[in-house]
Amino acid sequence: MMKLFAAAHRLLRIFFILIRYRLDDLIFDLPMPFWLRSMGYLLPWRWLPRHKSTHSRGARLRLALEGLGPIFIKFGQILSTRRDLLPTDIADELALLQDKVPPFESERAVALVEQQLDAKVGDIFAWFDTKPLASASVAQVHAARLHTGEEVVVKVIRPGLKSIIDQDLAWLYLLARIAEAASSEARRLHLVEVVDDYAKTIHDELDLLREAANSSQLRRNFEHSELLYVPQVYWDYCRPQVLVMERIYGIPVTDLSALAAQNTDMRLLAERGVEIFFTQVFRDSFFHADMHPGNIFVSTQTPHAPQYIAIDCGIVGSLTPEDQDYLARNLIAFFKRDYRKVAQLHIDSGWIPAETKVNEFEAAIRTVCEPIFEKPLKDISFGQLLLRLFQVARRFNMEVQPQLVLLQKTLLNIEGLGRQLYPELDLWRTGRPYLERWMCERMGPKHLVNTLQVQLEQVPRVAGMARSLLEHLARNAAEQGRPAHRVQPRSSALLSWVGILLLIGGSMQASLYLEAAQLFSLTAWSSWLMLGAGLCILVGRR
Ligand SMILES: Nc1ncnc2c1ncn2[C@@H]1O[C@H](COP(=O)(O)OP(=O)(O)OP(=O)(O)O)[C@@H](O)[C@H]1O
Repeated sequence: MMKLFAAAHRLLRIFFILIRYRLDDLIFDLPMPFWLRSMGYLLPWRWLPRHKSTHSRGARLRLALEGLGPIFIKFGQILSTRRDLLPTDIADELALLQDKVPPFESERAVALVEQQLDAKVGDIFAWFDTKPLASASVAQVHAARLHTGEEVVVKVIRPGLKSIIDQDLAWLYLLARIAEAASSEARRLHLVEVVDDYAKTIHDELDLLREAANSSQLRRNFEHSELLYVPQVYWDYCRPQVLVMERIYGIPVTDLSALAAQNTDMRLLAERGVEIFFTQVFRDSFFHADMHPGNIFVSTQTPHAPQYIAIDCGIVGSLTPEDQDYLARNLIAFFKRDYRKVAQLHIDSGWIPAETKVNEFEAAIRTVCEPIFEKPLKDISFGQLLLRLFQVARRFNMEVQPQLVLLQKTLLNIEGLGRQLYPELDLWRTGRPYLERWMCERMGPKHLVNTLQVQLEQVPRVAGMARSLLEHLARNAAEQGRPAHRVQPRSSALLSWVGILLLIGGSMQASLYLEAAQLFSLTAWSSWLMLGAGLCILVGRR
């Protein structure tokens, strides 16, 4: 009964806020069937004289989401990063959403810590600051000190958040479904899919063990690195709703005057940001995907300063080797303005349906990308380029690739941040060596051996299949009274399978190499590689 009452109360609130900010006008402005639009005139308040709102449609949407509370605010923040779906004026306005949430009482934080760790706060910590260090929509952070002397922070999930999220998500789904049923524009925006994405993200953020594990992994990936420091997680004190980690002291990356006061080399700092991104994406295939400025600090006191410090690893992205491969090839094809290749890669990778007309897709990509390439290379935004590509690909029914959306969003963040620190930052020149190195590794002898090893591991399976096929053919031949000697001997079949596998491996290496070689200047080292790839094909063919 209470639940029903709460749900009805929430529905009324949503309804009033929608009306207050004239979102009904916005909804009925969407393309929709005539009969549905006529229903709008059945709503009594739409007959009343209403003065025109002074706010733009984006501002009204932002104000409404702010009025609906933290879960809707966070949804708006996530929506603002989906520039592949939203009109720019709305995305810009949603990016201004701030989740300034009042802190919850420290007694509740202490009670939750004690319940989760099954011990008194005084027994766990030598000191626990009851005044929160920071408070956001999902969690609150308190400073503390362990009995062993380490300074830590304790992140605690807002009590009772799960049920609020579930209820708000249910309303969000309902609103998205209604919008999709009513309007083709809403269907084009894939609203239900966006809510799905959000539901996953917000549920992930509720599990602090997940965040702790991501932090540990990122810390390990950058151990002894002069580029990035990730605070240590104290696993003994981590639970699903409590995370204890090393306290860091750094300058917020947006505090340009504090960075300047420390004589920070801004160019180096900006370039290191790009280097971290490429290293995470191509070397580790594990990237921090919530790189908003509030989560990035700079240490100017270490011997290798400036060094980045990253916190809040709740959202991370990861690419499969195939995605890495297609991404690298796409970037290379892009910078060669080989739009045909970009289109073909999208189809080969399965990102867009196989029946897509390559010519049409190619023409659409050319139309949006040519103006971008009018600019000097240093002014081109990688993030914008990917974004434009996704927008086009969407029109050609590209399936949402959450890992690529995360990547594109992170790239935009990194670029924005880098250019804020050092406006002359040339992303392509800075990022190219990492892409080049990765390509070389992919084509290097070690990778070739690995590829062949993987392919050779398949030989017994393939040989087994070949054997069953031969036996089947022999049986058939015997049944039909034909002589069995027409069937190939077993060993020769096996050899031809190995040959085919080698050929495929060799050609794959060579084609990837040739793409890279056309883009990057040919060095002596890479010429040897090319020769190797050629030999590989020859060996394969024999
Ligand atoms: N290890 C740390 N050392 C020092 N301060 C920290 C640390 N971790 C978090 N903080 C402080 O707490 C704030 C909030 O932390 P965090 O970003 O992890 O929380 P959140 O609830 O996920 O916030 P949001 O979702 O808005 O990013 C940070 O901006 C920072 O000021």
